[in-house]
Amino acid sequence: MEGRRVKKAIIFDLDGTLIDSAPDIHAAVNKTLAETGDGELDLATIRSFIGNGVSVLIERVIEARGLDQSRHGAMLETFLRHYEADPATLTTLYPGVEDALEQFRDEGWAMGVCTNKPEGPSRDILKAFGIDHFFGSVVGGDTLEVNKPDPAMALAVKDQLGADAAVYVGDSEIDAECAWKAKMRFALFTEGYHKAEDVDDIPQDARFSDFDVLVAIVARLADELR
Ligand SMILES: O=C(O)COP(=O)(O)O
Ligand SMILES: [Mg+2]
Repeated sequence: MEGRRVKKAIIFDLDGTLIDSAPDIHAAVNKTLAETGDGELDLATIRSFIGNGVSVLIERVIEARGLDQSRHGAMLETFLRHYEADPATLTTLYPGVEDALEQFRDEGWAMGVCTNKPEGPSRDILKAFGIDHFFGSVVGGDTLEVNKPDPAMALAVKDQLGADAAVYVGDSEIDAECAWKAKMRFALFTEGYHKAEDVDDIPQDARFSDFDVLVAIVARLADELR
């Protein structure tokens, strides 16, 4: 008797994986700092603060500007007001993302997004780039009680997609840990916002710097899925 076909999914991180969003996050941070005359931070600094969600981002901004953490709540609110008003103007899709998503869809993959960015702006950005229709699930930093690297986020995406197994594609140490804890194969996109000097230091099953090769990588990792 033929066994039931295993439904497989691909789970994508968002910031630094599908989109280069640091320029809009940077702009919203500097608009926030400007409102209270607290200076500004450069793009590379802000890029290095991305990955653990907006609350940690603002903590790091406050620390970098030598401000008081008691201002965190107000600054987070101001940041979100600016970011939600303008989340996609300076943001770009990484080259080859749309073609890869089309190919995965044509191959019948279920796809979802697992991001520490809040769900609202995440969905707005996917829509702004016309790629929202590819994803059967979007879990953001404020969707559950927990954030990545807690595996609950990736497992929620997998469940919402009705998948039995998944390959996780992300850009950072946080994604690597989340995928490992969720028992998913992990493909590392090396052009995003990781912290390690050497990408060999990030646990991974495969890595890529160009979305053109992701299709072949996912096919190989999927063969290992049960
Ligand atoms: O918003 C963040 O800090 C990170 O977002 P990501 O999980 O999509 O990389
Ligand atoms: Mg990321």
